Amino acid sequence: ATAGSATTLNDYTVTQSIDTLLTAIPELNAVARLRCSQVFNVESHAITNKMLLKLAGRINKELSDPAVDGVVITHGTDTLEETAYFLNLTIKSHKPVVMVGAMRPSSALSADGPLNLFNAVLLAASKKAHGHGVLVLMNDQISAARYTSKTHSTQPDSFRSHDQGYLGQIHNGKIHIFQTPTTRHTTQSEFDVTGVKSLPSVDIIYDHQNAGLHLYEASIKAGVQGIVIAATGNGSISTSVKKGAHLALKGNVVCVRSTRVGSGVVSESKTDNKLRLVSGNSLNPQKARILLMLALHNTRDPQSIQSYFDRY
Ligand SMILES: NC(=O)C[C@H](N)C(=O)O
Repeated sequence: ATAGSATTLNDYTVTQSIDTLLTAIPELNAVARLRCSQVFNVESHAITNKMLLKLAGRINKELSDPAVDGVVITHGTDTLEETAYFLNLTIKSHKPVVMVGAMRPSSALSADGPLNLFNAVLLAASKKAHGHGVLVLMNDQISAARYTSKTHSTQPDSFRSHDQGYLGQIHNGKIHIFQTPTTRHTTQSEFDVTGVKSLPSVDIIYDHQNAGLHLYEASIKAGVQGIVIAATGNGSISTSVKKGAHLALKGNVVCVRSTRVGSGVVSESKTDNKLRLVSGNSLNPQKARILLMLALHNTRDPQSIQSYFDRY
């Protein structure tokens, strides 16, 4: 993306094709033989379920080619964690898939995109990146798709995994891996989207003081199959959550209790059974939505869905 001047860090537009990005970094040629294609060229808030399905299908196809060692996806940072987690659950290969973005426009002073992209290609070309699930490379840090989130609106170190930490680092072209994720992904995942054309509709409803029932009513009326509740604190079952969950239960809509606080595990609660609520583990609401869509594609049973949330 480019903005009006070198000191303008917002109000940018998506202007550059992937070819332009790559030719701006000739150093990449020493790292890998690159074959590139522009699957979409949009801001990341414009990514739809259909696009996710298309992207997963395309990556699975590329990785099944023995000539391909790994894939790099350039993506806007705003919803990068959602795409990364979706791919983490639906890619069927040990080969690296590395997602990368930039917090600053390419026209900015100290633009972070070029080094991020260089490092992402380095990582995708490396055997060290095999078998860790989908990776996110930002600001020299290697993160697991399951754990990392955008945590700052503007700064280059925005992507963090508060509780689980980074998987590794790249410095001066050297890759250091410290740990590997323990949740299921890629080749061990039970989710298969081959030939799938659409995903169940899932909304996120944010809880807050004085919250009403109308958003639940509207969602259920619109025909959603699942609702992720961005609840307060440790996924508290407030009056609005309780009423919303009752309404959802009557409409055969599965509700997941996640938290709006940004980190931490949501504990299972005694009330969950009565309301058939699923606790969202350590997934933030936007990632819980991704898992709930895939889970609902396989089953409508809250207990089975809870077991997915425990393992993925
Ligand atoms: N800097 C960015 O990557 C944000 C951009 N608006 C996006 O598409 O997500």
